[in-house]
Amino acid sequence: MPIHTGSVTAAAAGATGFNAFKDSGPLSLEREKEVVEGREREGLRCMVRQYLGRSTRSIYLGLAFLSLALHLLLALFCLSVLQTACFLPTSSSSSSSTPRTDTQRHQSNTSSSLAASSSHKLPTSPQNEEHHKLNVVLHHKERDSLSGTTEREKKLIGDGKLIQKVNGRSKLEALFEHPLYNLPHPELLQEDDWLLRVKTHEDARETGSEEEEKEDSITNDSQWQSASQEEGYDEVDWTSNVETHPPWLRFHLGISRRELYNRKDPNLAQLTHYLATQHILSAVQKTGGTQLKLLISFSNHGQALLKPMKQSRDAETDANLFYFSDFERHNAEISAFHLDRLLGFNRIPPVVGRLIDVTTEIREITTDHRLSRTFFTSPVGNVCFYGQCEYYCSTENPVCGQPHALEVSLAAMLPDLTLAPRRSWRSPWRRSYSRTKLAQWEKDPTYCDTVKQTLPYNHGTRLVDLIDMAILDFLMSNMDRHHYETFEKFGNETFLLHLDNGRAFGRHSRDEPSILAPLQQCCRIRRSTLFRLHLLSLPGFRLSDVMRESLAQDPLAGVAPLLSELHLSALDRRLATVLQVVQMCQRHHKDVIYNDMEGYDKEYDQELNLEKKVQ
Ligand SMILES: Nc1ncnc2c1ncn2[C@@H]1O[C@H](COP(=O)(O)OP(=O)(O)OP(=O)(O)O)[C@@H](O)[C@H]1O
Ligand SMILES: [Mn+2]
Repeated sequence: MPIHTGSVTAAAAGATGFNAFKDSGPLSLEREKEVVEGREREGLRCMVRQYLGRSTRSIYLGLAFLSLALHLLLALFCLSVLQTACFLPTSSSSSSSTPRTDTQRHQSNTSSSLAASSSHKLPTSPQNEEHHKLNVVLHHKERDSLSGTTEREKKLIGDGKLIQKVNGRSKLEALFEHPLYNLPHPELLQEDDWLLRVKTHEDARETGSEEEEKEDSITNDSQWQSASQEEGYDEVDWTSNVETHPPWLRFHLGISRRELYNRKDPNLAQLTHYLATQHILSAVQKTGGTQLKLLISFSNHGQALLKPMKQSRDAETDANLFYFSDFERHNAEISAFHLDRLLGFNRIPPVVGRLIDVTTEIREITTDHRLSRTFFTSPVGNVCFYGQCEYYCSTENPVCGQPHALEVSLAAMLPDLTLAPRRSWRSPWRRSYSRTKLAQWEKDPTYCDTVKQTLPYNHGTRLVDLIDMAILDFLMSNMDRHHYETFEKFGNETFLLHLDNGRAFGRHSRDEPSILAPLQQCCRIRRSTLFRLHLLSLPGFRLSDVMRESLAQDPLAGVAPLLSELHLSALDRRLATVLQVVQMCQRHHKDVIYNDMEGYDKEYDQELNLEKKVQ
């Protein structure tokens, strides 16, 4: 700042001085007029001196104002940065260092609900390169200074709107403190309840080299290997001690049969911070799927799936477009993660927004020639690229920086398929993906009866899991759920991964009732899901309010709200529709509620005051 003030001062003084002397102009040389002219000159000099005196004073005054303004700006800027509930919880979770017998992996009570996705927010600013650079620098500097963010600062969100607090708690805090979000669960004691584990020394001695090879592949991410050499990557010195693990590894080690992450795990905040700030080492196109996406690698071997911003946040999908022609939205990926978490599902990998520099963080570092070939500068000077993919990868559909800054979503990558294979399941309610054909479920009102008798939907929680997913998709209007995945290791007794949410939140003015078909046709719902939906419909926890608050924690919320108010209120409207459908079901069917709350204590009833509503 002093440098700027200094240079501004010099420039201002120079410009004023130049004008003053120019005003004094050359005088005539005629002798007779010399005296007069001499007097005039004298007068002029006096005027110049006076003028200079005055102008010097005004320069000083101006400078004082300028410096005052700059300080004010700086203060405002700092305040806007400090608004985020941004802190890095201490890395010491109560996790056991031998996660195999780990029943306390996630039992940290140090993190508040806000910690779960808190990250650094960018100040409200045009997306230009200077701001971006500034932000990147800030990301690193804030790290320590913001670790003790105060309550007051936590209240401030987005565009300076205050989050309402009741009894000192925000709605989001109150929601996550509610018993429904802290239900007792049976402990996960079995080894096969956890996706991965760290091998202890004893294991290493007992087992043969085959398993060692497998372990080694943690660092040798073969499926996503880029053409680049391993240059720039940190040496791996992780041990069985969790303290030595980078956040992405802790995320992988925390995946259980029940959920993808534990909302209370302090590592979640570290992971989102990591994704939002870590230096990008490589960027290559990720194959598979239909739209352009990049695989990002970080120096400590972490990876993320990048989806770029392709359209403005408020653009409503053209009503004449089929859902399968819709572009993906980076903000939909981010918002879906938040919504899933608010519903208590925890089935979407953490996603965070980030403002990246297309030139230095993609173009200049990529070793993917198919990608680098597609870079160009647009007529208005923005750096654009389009990559190679099945659809929309053409000059007519470019991804463009402004001129270099680009908003993207970064999703934490799941463990490599060689370590943790996944099964992809075709959704029974999959759409036909044809302009003319209807899917079976659209023609047959008794379709669910068949599904209910078919494996794996005839057993365990699979059907109600699918209905949970339909509710999530209806709320965010995602028609693109053709498949879902599960981790092979957990067999059929596990949660469903809700991957690929890029086509959600396309239209706020319309709801798509057909997305709710699984609920409508099967008339079955988890008790815990229904209770939470009721809770989210109450004014004290209103879904749109907690969603607004949750999204405000994302770094990109500083640029603009991730979802417009219209999208937020659509969530409330759709939530009411879901509850109406359940009510209809209860009127006409028995056995609507799947009781997944065996350990549910009746003493919650009064507090929730929901039992009457849902019975
Ligand atoms: N966070 C993640 N970690 C690991 N793999 C992922 C992750 N997200 C998605 N994938 C995998 O990458 C594949 C493609 O991703 P995604 O579905 O988001 O792309 P897409 O182009 O939108 O696909 P589609 O066109 O089929 O809708 C997914 O099917 C999934 O298997
Ligand atoms: Mn997709």
